Amino acid sequence: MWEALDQAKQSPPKPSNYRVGALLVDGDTGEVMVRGYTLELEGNTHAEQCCLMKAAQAHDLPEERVGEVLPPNTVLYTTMEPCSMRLSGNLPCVDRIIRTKDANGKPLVKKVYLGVKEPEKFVGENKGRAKLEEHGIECIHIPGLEKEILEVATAGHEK
Ligand SMILES: Nc1nc(=O)c(N)c(NC[C@H](O)[C@H](O)[C@H](O)COP(=O)(O)O)[nH]1
Ligand SMILES: [Zn+2]
Repeated sequence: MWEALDQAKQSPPKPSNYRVGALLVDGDTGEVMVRGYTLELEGNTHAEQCCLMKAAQAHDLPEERVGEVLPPNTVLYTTMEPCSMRLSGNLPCVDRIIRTKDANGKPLVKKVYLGVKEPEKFVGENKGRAKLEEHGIECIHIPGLEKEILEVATAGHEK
């Protein structure tokens, strides 16, 4: 989770979102395959979205087909739980994760390790984890970095 936090620190502070870092990791080897952070790619992009887009772009594929080129036991580390609703109206990361299938037609991402739940500042309670679990994607909270993660995430917010 430290490495995901390092990614979040690269995100430009903004009052209307959180600075989040994410990694796509090979669940069998532990190798970090893709790193990403909020607003890394142009447009109003989220960290998890950037990971999926970067991996897809590296293989000239659209984001939703990235499961064709990543190992079936792919896991996601994200400092903040994936969004299930976005004020901008963009496709939430929970939906992006669920729609990305592996070669066997199952969701590519098998586990989501998250550092903190999303605070209820922008969209009320984030119900994304239940939706991920419904699709067989296990969500696991990794405790211990909550303070640092939230400090980084809200750095662009008015004090
Ligand atoms: N997990 C996660 N990764 C991110 O990279 C990010 N920025 C958020 N932030 C969640 C927050 O709810 C939304 O940022 C606001 O709802 C505004 O929505 P936009 O980001 O403008 O689409 N959450
Ligand atoms: Zn998101």
